[in-house]
Amino acid sequence: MSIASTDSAPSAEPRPTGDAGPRTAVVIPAAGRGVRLGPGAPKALRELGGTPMLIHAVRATARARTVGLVVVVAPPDGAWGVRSLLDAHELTDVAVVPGGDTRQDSVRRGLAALPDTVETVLVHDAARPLVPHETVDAVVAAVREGAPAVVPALPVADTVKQVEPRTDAEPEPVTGTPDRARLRAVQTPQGFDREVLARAHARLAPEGEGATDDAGMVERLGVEVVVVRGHEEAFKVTRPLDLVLAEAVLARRKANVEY
Ligand SMILES: Nc1ccn([C@@H]2O[C@H](COP(=O)(O)OP(=O)(O)OP(=O)(O)O)[C@@H](O)[C@H]2O)c(=O)n1
Ligand SMILES: C[C@](O)(CO)[C@H](O)COP(=O)(O)O
Repeated sequence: MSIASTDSAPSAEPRPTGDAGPRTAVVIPAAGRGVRLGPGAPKALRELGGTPMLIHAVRATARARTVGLVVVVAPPDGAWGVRSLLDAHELTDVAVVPGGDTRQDSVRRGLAALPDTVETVLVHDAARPLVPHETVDAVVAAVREGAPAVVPALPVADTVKQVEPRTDAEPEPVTGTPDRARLRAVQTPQGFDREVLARAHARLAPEGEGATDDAGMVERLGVEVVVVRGHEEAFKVTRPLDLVLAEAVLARRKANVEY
């Protein structure tokens, strides 16, 4: 795959593609509006350090030595624009398909576009533009070692309360305090044996509505999901403050500043 430029050093090993076709593919759902980020272009096209978030996300995953194919799921009415954007950033090998109304629908459309050679599928949010390639490779390695479904995640820093949700401004009654030591905040890329993920999306198309991640759909099949350590820089840009943090992380990377 062609990668125009990098924010960190690419892995040294050669990319494992050949005449047989790619074994590992990344589906990047990028069709969301980004309502929580506020008015503006679709979130994946908003800029970070002068470059659209989607381009960061594609480069971050394509840079991982294990990845042979990237498929971007574009806003339904914006596939041509995304194609042009990728070409302009010399990412001509990246495939583009139009997305759907929900994240789940968008991922399903990306899966349908994969060639038969693909055995391992990663699903990575365009909204997590700064994931380090080491995290991507760690997820792929865990799948190739035999785990059917792998999620990167971090321990939860805050104490979490379960509540009786209220839609008005009234205080919400607390119904419990889960043991924090058993909680993990889940990130992407999530990695899967292709057959398992395809089965989850095929079987759970109607009743899977409401699933906020792909691993959650696989759990509903009764298939085991395991967690590997995620990375602080793989956070999701969801609200305006996340964009401020992402700009700061990018600036530190460019200046080679450690935390
Ligand atoms: N119909 C949708 C909805 C979401 N996504 C993608 O799923 C990822 C995670 O979603 P999120 O960050 O919640 O994005 P949005 O749905 O855009 O955010 P919001 O809920 O604030 O509108 C994003 O890369 C987003 O583009 C998608 O491909 N198709
Ligand atoms: C897939 C995900 O990024 C894992 O944390 C998350 O569940 C997406 O949820 P959101 O509702 O789109 O924020």
